[in-house]
This record gives sequence, structure tokens and C-alpha cells, in this order.
Amino acid sequence: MLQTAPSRAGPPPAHAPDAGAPILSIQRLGKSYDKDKRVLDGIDLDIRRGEIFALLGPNGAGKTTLISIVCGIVNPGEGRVLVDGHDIVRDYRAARSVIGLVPQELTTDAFETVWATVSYSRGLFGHPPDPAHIERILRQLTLWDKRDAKIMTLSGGMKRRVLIAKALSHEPRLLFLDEPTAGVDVKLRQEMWQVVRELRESGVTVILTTHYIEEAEEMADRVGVINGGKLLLVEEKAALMQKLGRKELVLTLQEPARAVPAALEPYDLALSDDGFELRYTYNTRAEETDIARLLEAVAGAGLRLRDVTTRQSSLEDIFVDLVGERA
Ligand SMILES: Nc1ncnc2c1ncn2[C@@H]1O[C@H](COP(=O)(O)OP(=O)(O)OP(=O)(O)O)[C@@H](O)[C@H]1O
Repeated sequence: MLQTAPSRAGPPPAHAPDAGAPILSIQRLGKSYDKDKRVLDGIDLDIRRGEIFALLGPNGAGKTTLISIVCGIVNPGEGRVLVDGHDIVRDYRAARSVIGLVPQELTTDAFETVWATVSYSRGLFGHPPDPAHIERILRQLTLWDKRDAKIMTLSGGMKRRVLIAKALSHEPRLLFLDEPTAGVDVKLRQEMWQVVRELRESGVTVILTTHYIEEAEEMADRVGVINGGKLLLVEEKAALMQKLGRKELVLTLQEPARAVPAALEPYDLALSDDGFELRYTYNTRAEETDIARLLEAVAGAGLRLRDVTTRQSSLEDIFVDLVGERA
């Protein structure tokens, strides 16, 4: 379990953020690398303190550009970004100090030790050395035993955890994880998810970009879907799945059907290849569904049922509807 960073003694900071205000506020953000192509187009997004927000989109959607702007790596085109109330352009130092970024690529100093590289990252933010804090994060990320190991000797999973430790070295309150589990195996992916949950419990707000639906479905409190530089929607994950979700009713037959009987055509049923299953898709939001009438029509057509089951559509189905491709 990760621990909350200890509060520091001393006077309150000159800038005392409003606890109810979003930790990140993106307003009408636009970006073009060249004249003809909008990479980000009118993005408005507020991130709440303490949430895990998944920014979901296919390759080239603009995810990395968006977080690179917030992190001060890429210049914003138009619009305004406030991090904990600090404007990322006018007040970039204060804004940057709130943010930790775990980049997509494994860029670590191969010949350095874990301890040295994480301590160095803290120094880059102008923070005085704090061995107790570095020890705490290395223990949290189960890297303590490896503190004297050179980065190049570590496994892929450990290297990823070193990147997180580096990003946490200056005690950020907002952590960006750019494609945290791209190309990693299932075990490592679950390990990363656990680390992220524990970070959230420790009070860090997490924004992760991903093109794995499963990751957003598993991790996020809220999901934003981005495509072609536009934020298509932002929703509570649970509400999103309910609102846009559909259900599939699967009717398993006692004997296989060769074709969908003419009387059932209005229901637009799909027949499985073996003829044993008829599938009916319906909207869970509809006040009234046709299920009762469908079942009567099935009996009327002389089909005998062995079983009836339903399946809720997944975030993947929703994503395909929105973006028009599988992640
Ligand atoms: N430095 C750059 N110069 C010109 N075009 C760029 C630059 N960086 C990104 N782009 C373009 O901007 C678009 C968005 O890229 P971006 O990397 O933000 O997408 P992404 O959603 O993060 O995709 P991926 O999942 O592949 O990283 C792409 O069409 C990309 O080719």
C-alpha cells in the first residue's frame, strides 16, 4: 500500500488551491503542427482531484500531443491550460512542479543505478535532496532491493517502475502515464494496474492514455474518448457503459435452424453458423423492448428454446461505434 506523502511543516503556500477546483483545466485547446492538419481541435476538459481518468483513442488521435502540451514539452497552439490553478505558459514552473510524467518510451540511463537516477530526477525540479522520500517511493514500487542495481540489469517491469519512481521523485499531485502497458505481457499489465490504483489511494490524480479498451474499463473512474484531435465524449465509466450500452439476447435452440424464419425478420436477428443460436441486440435505454413479442414470435415460428441468456455490450463495442474501429 502506498503512503500519502507526509505534510510539510511551515507556512501555507502563497497559492492555496481550492480543493474543489479541478486539478487540471483544459480550455479550448487547439494545436496544428502544420497548417493543414489540426492535431487537437477545441479540447475542453476538467480533471477532478483524486480520479483516474483514461484518455482513450486510436493511434494518432492526439493523446500524446495533449499530455505533452500540459507537461510543457510541446507549445500549445490556442487555448488555456491551468494545472492546479497555474497557467502552463505564464506560470510554467509552478505548473510543472505539480505534474509527474511517465513517458511512453523506456528512456532511462542504462548505466546509472536506480537510486541515482531517481534522486537526480528530483534535483531537476530544484527540490533539495530528500533521501527519506526517495526511499519511500522505491519501497512503494518494490524497487528498494534494487536501489544499487544498474538500470540495464533490470527486467522490463522494473524499468517501468523506475520511470514511475522518477516521475514521483518531486512529489507531484498529478501523474500522467502515457500508454503505461503498451507492449507488456498480461502479468505485468496487471501489476501496473495495481500500482496505479495504489497511487490513487495515496492521493495522486492519474491520467493515463491508452488504446487498450480493457485498460480503461478496468482502471478508470472516468473515460474520455479522443479521435482526430476532438474529444468525442467524457463520461463516468459506469454511466458511459449504461448510457451507450446495448444488450444482446442469445436464444439457444434445441434443434439448429437453417435460416431465420420470415416471421422473425423484423427483429433483425443474427443466426450463428451452427444454427443453434439466434442473437438479438437491443438498447438498454429503450423504455420498452420487443423481447416479449420476440419470444412469442419465436414460439409461433415453431422454434423450441433450450436456453436464453443476455450479454451487456462492452466499452469496446461503444468505442467501435464512436470511433469506427477496434482498439
Ligand atoms: N512533432 C510533430 N510534428 C508533426 N506532426 C506530429 C508531431 N507529433 C505528432 N504529430 C502528428 O499528430 C497526430 C497526433 O499524434 P499523437 O502522437 O498526439 O497521437 P496519439 O494519440 O498519442 O497516438 P499514439 O497512440 O500512436 O501515440 C498524428 O497525426 C501525428 O503524426
